[in-house]
Amino acid sequence: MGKNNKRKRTNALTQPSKLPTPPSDSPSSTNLIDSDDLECTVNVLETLCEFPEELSGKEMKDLKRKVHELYRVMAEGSGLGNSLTSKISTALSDYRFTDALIHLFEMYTRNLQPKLGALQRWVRECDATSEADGSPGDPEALKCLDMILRIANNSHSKNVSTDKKVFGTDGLSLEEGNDNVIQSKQIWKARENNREIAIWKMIQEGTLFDKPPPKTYPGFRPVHHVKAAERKPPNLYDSTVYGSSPGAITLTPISERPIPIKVNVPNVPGAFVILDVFTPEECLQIVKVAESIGWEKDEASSGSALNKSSILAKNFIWLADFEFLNHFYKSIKPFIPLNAPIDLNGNGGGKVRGINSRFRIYQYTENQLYRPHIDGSWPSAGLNLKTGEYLHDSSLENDPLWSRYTLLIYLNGKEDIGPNNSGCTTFFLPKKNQIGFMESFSVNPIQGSVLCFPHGDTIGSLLHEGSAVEKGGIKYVIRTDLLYEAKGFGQFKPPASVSVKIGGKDEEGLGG
Ligand SMILES: O=C(O)CCC(=O)C(=O)O
Ligand SMILES: [Fe+2]
Repeated sequence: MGKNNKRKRTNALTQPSKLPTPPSDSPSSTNLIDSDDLECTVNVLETLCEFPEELSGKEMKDLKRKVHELYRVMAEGSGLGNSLTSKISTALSDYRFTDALIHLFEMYTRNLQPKLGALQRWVRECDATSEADGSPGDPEALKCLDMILRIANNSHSKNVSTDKKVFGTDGLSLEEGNDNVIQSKQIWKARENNREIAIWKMIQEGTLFDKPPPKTYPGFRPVHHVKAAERKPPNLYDSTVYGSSPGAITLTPISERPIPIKVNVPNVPGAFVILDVFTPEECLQIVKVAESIGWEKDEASSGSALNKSSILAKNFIWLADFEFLNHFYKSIKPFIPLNAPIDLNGNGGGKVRGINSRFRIYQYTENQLYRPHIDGSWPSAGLNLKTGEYLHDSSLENDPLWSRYTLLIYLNGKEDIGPNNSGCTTFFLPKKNQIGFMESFSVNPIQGSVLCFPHGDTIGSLLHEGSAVEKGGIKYVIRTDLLYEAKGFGQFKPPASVSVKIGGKDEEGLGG
């Protein structure tokens, strides 16, 4: 992907002296373009205007680049499409990473702050996922990611040297140092020798359920269903939310559970792990629920992310009951930030109020991953107490709640998931004092532990991926969020730009 700067120009007609003219019945007015070719081109362009989703494939990238050049020639002097944000967006979605990097650098040096939605979209467009064998993603895309991160954190990464390896005398160079955009990799585990239940072994041996597996699961019922085409953005698969009743998951008695402890993730500001929030027995029950009711696939039916390289995990959406949430909140409360971080406009600070009851349980098998992204904020999902209707945002109008931290609950551990980087949650941070280079920090899943880190429209939101699960492994993880009071500061309605094109992973939220 994205080797545009190395592409050889083989076509002799790269410098036409005249621009193409619209088709006409008379022979072409130039000697360069045959009227049949022109008609055919116009037909293709018309079809693409009518069905823009056809543009999403990688096979379209040459066409998109050329159309962009044509647009630039035509727009010259007209002032069209010249906002820096839109230039970056189009360059990234056309895989023109060199162009994107130049515009990103301009944004960085001018200290301009894009909206969270733009940042999230750009990160997605880079799609710089590492390969299943652990090798890093496309180096040009990674350099763009590095610059996006520096823009996001502009306030504390200004004093950098303009390393000659990256910035040649005549501007940005992507030619040197390409292989090592990610310069170092830390793979970290909060604790060794954990007591864990190997769920994968039970599945393979057929001992997960007393046969046959239950068709429904006691204490769980569907509370909301959305047809594939009605999802936002439209998906290839339907989505169902299952609600639980108190007691649906049997909690281990207090006297038998270890006391949770907090460990900061080294080198990743704001990220920490809380160990022993759930016992292996509780994790096993949750996996059994999802395995017996069944997973849903997740793939956007259109949009630029459609044909990108990630293979997404399957998911099960669970609206957790208050008993389970109470236990969860009580266990983590001593360790979590009691106030929201400050957002990019200097607002923030609302009090922590609880955990989003909408849990997304993911099952990743071989090669499946969640490509690098920045998590977005979510509202507080729930049920209307009178009607039982599912509410995407159940908070009161005069007491809005929005999430500011991600919570990832690991339901199984490395014995199931595989060694090294397999199935880790990996953070990417710009390397201090060296533009164009990043460092990666991988967190190893530990069964029953919770990884917490800042997200959304705040300084300190972290770029991360769910790294690929290696051959023969399986990973189960829950994603939910910490909710904070949002009244009187920041935006607490989703900006339109963020509620679209989430790359198949989300719906109706702020992305990620
Ligand atoms: O699976 C993981 O480790 C990461 C998942 C994630 O980033 C998310 O759900 O937002
Ligand atoms: Fe995430």
